[in-house]
Parts: sequence; C-alpha cells; structure tokens
Amino acid sequence: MEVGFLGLGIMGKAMALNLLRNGFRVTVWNRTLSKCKELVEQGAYVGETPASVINKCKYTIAMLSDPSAALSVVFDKDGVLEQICSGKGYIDMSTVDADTSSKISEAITEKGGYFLEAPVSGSKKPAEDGQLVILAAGEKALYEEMIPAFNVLGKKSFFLGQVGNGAKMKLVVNMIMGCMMSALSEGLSLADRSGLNEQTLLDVLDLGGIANPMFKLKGPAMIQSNYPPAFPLKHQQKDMRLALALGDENAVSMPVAAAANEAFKKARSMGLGDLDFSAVHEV
Ligand SMILES: NC(=O)C1=CN([C@@H]2O[C@H](COP(=O)(O)OP(=O)(O)OC[C@H]3O[C@@H](n4cnc5c(N)ncnc54)[C@H](OP(=O)(O)O)[C@@H]3O)[C@@H](O)[C@H]2O)C=CC1
Ligand SMILES: O=CC(=O)O
Repeated sequence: MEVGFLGLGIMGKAMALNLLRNGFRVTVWNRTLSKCKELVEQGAYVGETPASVINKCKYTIAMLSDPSAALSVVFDKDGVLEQICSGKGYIDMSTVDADTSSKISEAITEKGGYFLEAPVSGSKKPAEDGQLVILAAGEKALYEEMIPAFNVLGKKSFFLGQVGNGAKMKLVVNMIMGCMMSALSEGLSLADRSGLNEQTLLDVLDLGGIANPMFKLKGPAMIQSNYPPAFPLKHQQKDMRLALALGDENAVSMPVAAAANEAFKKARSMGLGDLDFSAVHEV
C-alpha cells in the first residue's frame, strides 16, 4: 500500500517510520524539509509540497501541530486542496477541534475526495511501537480502506461516526489526562514540602486504585525535574483550551480543567512549552 505522510514531528516521524518498516511505500513532506532526511534513509520518497504528495498518493495522512497548521496545509498555496480529487483519501490524525475538522472535511468532499479524522491517544513511545489508540470518524469506506495502516500504527481503532466525534473524543481524553498530570504535580510538591519522600508517594500510588501507566512512566523523571519532550506541553495546553471551548459550547461546567489549563498556560509563559507536558510540575 502506498501512503503520503504530511508532518514529521515527534509523532509523524515515528508513525511514518513504522509504516516504512512494515512494507508501506511512503512519500513524506515536512514544512522544515531537513526533517525528511532520516525517512529518506529508511526508503521514503519526498514530496516538495503537500499538493505533490496528494498528487502521487491515493491515501495521505497528516500529523500536524494544531488547528492552524492543519488548515494551512490544506487551504494554503501548494496545499492539499490543489490536488485532492475523486478516488483520493485524506486522513488527518492531528489533534484539532471539531470545527477545524469539519471545515477540512467539507472542502475535501466538495472536490470529490474522501475525508477521515483519526486523532490518536498515546505518545512518542506508543507511536514508535505501533501501540496508538486511533479515534476515527468521517467516511466509513475510507476507514475500512485504512485498516491495514491503522493496524500497523495502533493497537486498537474506534470508528466513532460523523466527522467531529473523533476530535471531540480526543479532547475529552486529553482534558482528563491534563487534569491528572496537574494533580500528580501538586501531589508531588505537597509530599516534598511536607517532608515526605516523593518516590515513596509514587510507590504508594502505583499499588492502589489510581495506579496508571502515566504516573509510573513520568513520575520518576518529574522528581528529577527532567522533562524530555514526548508530548510537548504547548500541545497539551492547546488541547485543554480546545476542550474548554467544547465545554463552553455545551454549557458543561469544568472547574477542574479550567484550573489545570491555568497551570499549563503559566508553564508556557515560563518558556516550558517545548518540554514534555509533565513540566507543569515546575508551576
Ligand atoms: N507527542 C505526543 O505525545 C502526541 C501528540 N499528539 C498530537 O499530534 C500532533 C503532532 O504532535 P507532535 O508530533 O508531538 O508535534 P511536533 O510539534 O513534534 O510536530 C508538529 C508538526 O507540525 C508541523 N507544523 C507546525 N506548524 C505548521 C504549519 N503552519 N504548516 C505546516 N506544518 C506545520 C511541524 O513542522 P516543522 O517540523 O516544520 O515545525 C511538525 O511536523 C499534535 O496535534 C498533537 O497534539 C497526539 C498524541 C500524542
Ligand atoms: O495527546 C497525547 C497523548 O499522550 O495521547
């Protein structure tokens, strides 16, 4: 199977490499072209623009930072819309809001193309290991055609119905994750300042009902103030912001998420946006 891949950041690079390793023919594009080099060494082709990737490939996946990047790659000059046409599928796996996804879907469908949103749960390591959880919505036929690729990228795919449902599910999940990370950060600080051992706190948490892989993975590094970026904090704050907007639209009161968002905003203002989201511990 041949696929195009737009966006080779932390996630996109790992996902495209996985597809290559599993026998897919992959044509990549990244705004900063130098990031394509490692993929080319592993057998990928390079497209000069998003439009040229779409022209070459029947299916193209995008993994971009945020709504403005996702829109720009589709609507700007040399973008996806210039070449999308009947028989071609566009799969946006970036985390964006439902409105952004719907705008992209409408534009692609108008040109005769197929659209699927398919944001993922799981970070750098699950992306490297093909263990993502895929939250797809949109064109069911395209979802079914993408199953071979999703089986390589993820451990489980959900088809959630109409466009927007994948985006919303992803935002709800990440809103919960951001709240949990904020709570862990406060707990570690409270333990430390009140004379307790932080590692002992992690050991206690790991044996009880709120044990989870994220605390276990990130906790020990947080104690060392070590935040190598797997999921950049600026993206977690974007997800909190978009989840809160979804709460506004639906009149859902979210005081815990609002407080956590303030902590992530503060962390960004302290220049921590490119570190892992666990750097909210510094706030
Ligand atoms: N990291 C993680 O653990 C996870 C991330 N996600 C989501 O996946 C998406 C990608 O995340 P991640 O890989 O970590 O992010 P990175 O910041 O590592 O990569 C972002 C990518 O978007 C590109 N980009 C940014 N702005 C533009 C633009 N205006 N036009 C074109 N390309 C642009 C970047 O290009 P360039 O290299 O030129 O800057 C890069 O390829 C985000 O939506 C994130 O929320 C979802 C699950 C887990
Ligand atoms: O979006 C981030 C993740 O870990 O999932």
